[in-house]
Amino acid sequence: MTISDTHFDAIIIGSGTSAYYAATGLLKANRRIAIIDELPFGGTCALRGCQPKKYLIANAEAVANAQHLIGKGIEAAPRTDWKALQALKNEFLEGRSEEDLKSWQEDGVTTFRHRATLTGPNEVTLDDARKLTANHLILATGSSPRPTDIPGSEHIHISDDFLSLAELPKHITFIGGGYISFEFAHAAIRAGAQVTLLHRSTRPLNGFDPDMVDVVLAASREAGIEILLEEEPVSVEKTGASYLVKTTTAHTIETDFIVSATGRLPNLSVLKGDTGNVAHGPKGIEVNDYLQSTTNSAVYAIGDCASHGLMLATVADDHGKIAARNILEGNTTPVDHRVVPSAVFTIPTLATVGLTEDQAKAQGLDFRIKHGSPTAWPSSKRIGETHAAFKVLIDNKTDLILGAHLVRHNAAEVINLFALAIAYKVPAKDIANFLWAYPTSTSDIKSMV
Ligand SMILES: Cc1cc2nc3c(=O)[nH]c(=O)nc-3n(C[C@H](O)[C@H](O)[C@H](O)COP(=O)(O)OP(=O)(O)OC[C@H]3O[C@@H](n4cnc5c(N)ncnc54)[C@H](O)[C@@H]3O)c2cc1C
Ligand SMILES: NC(=O)c1ccc[n+]([C@@H]2O[C@H](COP(=O)([O-])OP(=O)(O)OC[C@H]3O[C@@H](n4cnc5c(N)ncnc54)[C@H](O)[C@@H]3O)[C@@H](O)[C@H]2O)c1
Repeated sequence: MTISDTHFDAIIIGSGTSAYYAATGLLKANRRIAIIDELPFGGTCALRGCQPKKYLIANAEAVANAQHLIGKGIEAAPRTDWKALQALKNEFLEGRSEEDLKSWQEDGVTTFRHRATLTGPNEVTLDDARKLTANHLILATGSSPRPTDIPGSEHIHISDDFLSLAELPKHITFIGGGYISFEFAHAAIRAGAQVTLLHRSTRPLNGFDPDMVDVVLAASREAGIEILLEEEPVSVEKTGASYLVKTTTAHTIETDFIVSATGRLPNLSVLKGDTGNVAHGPKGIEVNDYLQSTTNSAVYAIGDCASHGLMLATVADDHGKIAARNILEGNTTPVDHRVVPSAVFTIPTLATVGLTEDQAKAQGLDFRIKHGSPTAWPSSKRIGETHAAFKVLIDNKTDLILGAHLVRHNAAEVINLFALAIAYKVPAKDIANFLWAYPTSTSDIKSMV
């Protein structure tokens, strides 16, 4: 290798969704870049997160939609063929990473399939000892599941393992009451497994509106998911082909597969040895509002590994775009994540954007709440939806939407309209008077404001 082979305008470590947007921005400005990943190219969202998960959720929704109409025009619900479902999902994944890699290479990116470590302010060392340098280093190293440290934790799996299960276990236990446990629990129960979910406090799905969470809990329990609150596992023991999970209240759960989803921690293996002068803490790489390291101006950190924003694919994408722009233009664009819609793909879906009721109260805002259950609306009745709710916060002075919280079919789609209304300041009266195509889930929002 010559010096010109080992020096770049920018090196991106990680090839996930944040890296994709950063690289795309830099390539448009003809920058010479390298992307390094120790795993197959593509990252979590495409290969081990959002996309493969949605295959399982789509199947669960098809089954649940039919189940909800049994006796109301449907005679028998379909059953999941887990193997065929996995085959469909794997068909999507097959060759995806190789295609990504090829496409980067065709765009002139130099790619390395290696673990990288920062060994100087502008220097990266690969695990085969090659050294690379760049004017800018973009750390896009994502996150990893929080490890479980209890006796028998070697029997506990992570989300990747659930997504690639060749056979569906008879009974599955999920540890943690967040996004992953709830989504997977809904997918598993509809596919025919028995499911227990353990959550350590009284209220799971932290950060979501408590009234909406109550509806999700009722719907989850009605679907057959056993939800144990104020329960944590203290040990796991193998017994024949199954496992015994003992909990804090001396409960014993006999189960066939255990998944821990107790949050994800920033993946900081790239900073091993701490020789790159990059400050970091438990929330990730410390960055300013421009996503630049607070201690090394050559370094930007984006996506799940940065201590700025939620661990969501959309946030990671935006980080990638912003970092590229700030590298090209010199810190012109701060992160602005006041409006980030998000959804938990349970059945029904839980979705949220903007302020919660508690946050609006804490800010002393003068607002009204439109709150209700749409289960008697035709749009719910015709699909047999018995668990649904909405809560919309509207500023009394400006008539603008402050926050919207939904549990309903299509809530993940509808929340995006509320997000657009918040971001572009569309008053509630304009939403109510708009000619939404009818009858649709979105035309229902007239009745929610
Ligand atoms: C099961 C699951 C479901 C999800 N569903 C959703 C969803 O529906 N919607 C949503 O918005 N978000 C979802 N998320 C979150 C979303 O996937 C992440 O926020 C997003 O993928 C983060 O992207 P990233 O670019 O920061 O990191 P990643 O995509 O994780 O990429 C990081 C890459 O860096 C590489 N790397 C790390 N360290 C090194 C090193 N030292 N050397 C070389 N390479 C290294 C890794 O191998 C990895 O490929 C989900 C996550 C999970 C786990
Ligand atoms: N639909 C989506 O957008 C989506 C889907 C899946 C994952 N994600 C992203 O991935 C992240 C990780 O998902 P997750 O479900 O693992 O995390 P989470 O943060 O959503 O939930 C973690 C849960 O584990 C509990 N917990 C934390 N530490 C614990 C401990 N030591 N013992 C027992 N319980 C503990 C928490 O109280 C919480 O209920 C999410 O925060 C989210 O950012 C997003």
